[in-house]
Amino acid sequence: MNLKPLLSENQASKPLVIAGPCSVETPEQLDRTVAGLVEAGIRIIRGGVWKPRTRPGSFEGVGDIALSWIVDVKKRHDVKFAVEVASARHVEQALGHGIDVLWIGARSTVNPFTVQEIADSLKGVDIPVLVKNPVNADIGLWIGALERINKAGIERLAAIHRGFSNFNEKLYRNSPMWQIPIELKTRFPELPIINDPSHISGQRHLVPGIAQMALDLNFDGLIIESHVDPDAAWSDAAQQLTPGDLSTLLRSLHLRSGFSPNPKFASQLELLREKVDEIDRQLLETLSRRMHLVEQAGEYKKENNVAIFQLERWREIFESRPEWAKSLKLNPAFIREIFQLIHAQSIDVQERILGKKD
Ligand SMILES: O=C(O)C(=O)C[C@]1(C(=O)O)C=C[C@@H](O)C=C1
Repeated sequence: MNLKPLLSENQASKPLVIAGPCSVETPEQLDRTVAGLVEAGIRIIRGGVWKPRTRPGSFEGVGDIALSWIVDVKKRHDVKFAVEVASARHVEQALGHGIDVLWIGARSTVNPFTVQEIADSLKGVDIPVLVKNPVNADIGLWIGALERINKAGIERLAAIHRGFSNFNEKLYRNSPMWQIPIELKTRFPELPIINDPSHISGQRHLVPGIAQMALDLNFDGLIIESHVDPDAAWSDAAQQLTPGDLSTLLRSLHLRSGFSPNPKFASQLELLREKVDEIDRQLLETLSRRMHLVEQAGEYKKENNVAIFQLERWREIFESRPEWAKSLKLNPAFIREIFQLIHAQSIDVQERILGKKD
C-alpha cells in the first residue's frame, strides 16, 4: 500500500484521539458535546449521520440535515469532523459539507461491492479515510477494503479496530481478538491502527481497560464515543462517556512508546531475548521428539490396522495437561489450545502414514 501520514504534523498527536457522539441527534446535543470535548482537548470529533442498524425500527441517524449542524459546529469550535459513509451518495454529501475525515463501518467493510462503490467515489479526492474491521474475524476482508480505498488514490489511510461479532462472547459487545490487529500491523507496519474501545466494550465501565490495552500494544490512536448526556443517547447509550469522564479517562491512561532511550533497557531486553531464543529452540526440539514418537505410533497402528483417533487416550491428555499446567502457573485454557493443535498435527502426520501405499 502507498501510505502518507494520516494528518499534518500539527494536527497529529500520539495517541491520536477522536471522540464524539455515536449519532448526531440535535444541534444542541452536538454543540454541547463538542464544547465539552474541546475543553477535554479533543480536536477531531466523530459523529454518526447515517447509522447502519442491525434491526429495522432502530434509530437510523437523522441523515443529511445533520451535515449543516456539523458545518456550524466546526466553525464555532474550530474542530475537524469525521463521519461514517456507506455509499457514493454519503461521500458526495460529506465532501460537499466540508467533512474532514471519513470512516467506513464494519458492516460496509464486509461487502466488496460497497467498498468499491465508496472507493470509486473517492477517486481524485485527498481526504483521510479510516476503515473499520469487518464484523467477522476475517483479516482478508479488512485488508481487501483497505487496498480498494488505497488503489483509488487515498494515501492518508488508517484502520480502526472495533472488535468482532462472536456468538459466545460474554464480557464484551465485540471480541477484541487482539491477534488480528497485531497481524495487520505486522503485515503493514506503516498503516496506523486506531482502537475503538467503545464498540468493543459495549459498556462504559469497560472502556478504560480496552483503551489501556490498546496503548500497551502501541496502537496509534483511540476513537471513543462521547455524549453530553449518555443515558439519554438515541443510540449506543450504554457505551458512551460524558466529555468530563472522557477527560478523566485520557488523563489516567499510561502512554507507552515503541522503544526506550535508556541504553540499559536495550541491553537487558537483549539478554532476556537471548534466553527466550534458547528456550524456544528447546521447545521445538521437544516437539520434534514428540512428533517422532507419534510417527512410530502411526506405523504401529498401520501394521495392526488400528484407527488413528484414540478417544480414551486423547481425553486423558486433554484433561491431564491443563491440570499439570496449573502447578506450573500456566493458564490451563492456553495449554488446552496448544494440545488441540498438537493433536490435530499428530492426526495429520499419522493420516499421511496410514494413507501411504506400501
Ligand atoms: O496415543 C496414540 O494413539 C497416538 O497416536 C498419539 C496421539 C497424540 O498425539 O498424543 C495421537 C492421536 C490419538 O488420537 C491420541 C494420541
